Amino acid sequence: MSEQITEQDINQENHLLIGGADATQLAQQFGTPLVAYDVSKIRSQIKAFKRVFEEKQVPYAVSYASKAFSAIGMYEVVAQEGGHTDVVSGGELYTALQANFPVEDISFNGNNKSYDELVMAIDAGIGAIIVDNFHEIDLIEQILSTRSTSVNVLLRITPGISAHTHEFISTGQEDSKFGFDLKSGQARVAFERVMKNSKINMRGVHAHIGSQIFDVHGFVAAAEKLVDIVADWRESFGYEVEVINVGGGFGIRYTKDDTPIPAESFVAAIIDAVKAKTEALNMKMPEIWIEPGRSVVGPAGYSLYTIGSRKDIPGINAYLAVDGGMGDNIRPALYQAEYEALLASNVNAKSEEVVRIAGKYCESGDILVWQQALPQTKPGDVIAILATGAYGYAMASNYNRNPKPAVVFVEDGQAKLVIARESYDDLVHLDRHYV
Ligand SMILES: Cc1ncc(COP(=O)(O)O)c(C=O)c1O
Ligand SMILES: N[C@@H](CCCC[NH3+])C(=O)O
Repeated sequence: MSEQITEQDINQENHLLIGGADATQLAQQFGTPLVAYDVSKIRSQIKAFKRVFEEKQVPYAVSYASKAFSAIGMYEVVAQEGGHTDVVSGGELYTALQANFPVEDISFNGNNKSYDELVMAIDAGIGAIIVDNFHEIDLIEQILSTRSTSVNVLLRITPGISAHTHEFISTGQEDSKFGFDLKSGQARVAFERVMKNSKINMRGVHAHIGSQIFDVHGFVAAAEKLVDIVADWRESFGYEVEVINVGGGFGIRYTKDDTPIPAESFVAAIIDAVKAKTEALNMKMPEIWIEPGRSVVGPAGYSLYTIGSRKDIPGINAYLAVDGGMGDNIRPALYQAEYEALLASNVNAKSEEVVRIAGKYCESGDILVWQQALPQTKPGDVIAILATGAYGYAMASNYNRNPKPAVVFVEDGQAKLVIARESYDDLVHLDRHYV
């Protein structure tokens, strides 16, 4: 049995429970592929982050990075828990606003925000824009010049720290497309420009060093670097920083080979580092903002699939094909990401064979799990892949014109649809006849 599963996750019939509901019944009721979230896990992770700040008596924002999973229902849960949220597109912002998410608790990241996206954010009264580059400053100034409003900003800095993670999801090293470069002095130039504009309220600095990081040192180094930068600006310009935002990136467990520390422990180390450094420099303790995405929704999400065909290549491999794949979870194909799967109807059964769990897409690389020990299965059985809640549905596509799955939130045994399954009609909805 997967170490991610405890006795509480299994019912008397030996079926997997998700949020207290029988996974096989969820599959029956809502169909597969299905993404099911145990909402209590989402809530308790946000609470755990908040608790660290409160125990250490540091002003904070736990700003859920909604790129990991954006949906109206998700923003509602985050708001209920007193979290803030970060968006990276007009679409995410629109969804958050549709959820009535408090706009002053929304921040906006991204390396190429369009004029229209910035107008939307500014006119909605966004909490903060995390400014990435000089072009963006031009656009913000242009927009504000025709308005009487002002806007809060943080400057995103590339701290020159390369976190130990997959190359495509590491963002803090010098050669990154994100943020103002430190070494060449870009960050300081950006700061001076922003300070000159009375409608731009320079609240602080931001860095995000990457994702799925297990080592706390990169975060501590980045946090200390941010304090050094603002200490320098205080020295030169008398600037007092209000916010230090250290981004997200706290690693989670996907398989037994992953042994992360609890996500909130990263935060404790970051707070201690900022406290020590600001005290040493005789600075006021700023607010600390974090932007966790994966750690909030990853472990809470399960992908349920129905097994269909099987291909045995004697002496080489057995492929079990399921009714989803890279269209609802591109991470294995994109990052060689690994997951664990289990048979939802017999969680504790003894493993009898090692199989590859293949998707249904027309790509040889569409393999969801490369090696999984499972009991004997048959067509119609339901497989659950664990910890798929982050960047799974969020990165879903309609490749091969497969409809996107449904998403349900489950809590206290009750399941509620938060994103309906796409229909074939939805798929052709935007098509126009040519002939
Ligand atoms: C700016 C920013 N903040 C937060 C996150 C969330 O990261 P994670 O999901 O790894 O916590 C990301 C994505 O890596 C990001 O780019
Ligand atoms: N999509 C990536 C993480 C991207 C992080 C975005 N800043 C993943 O699945 O791991």
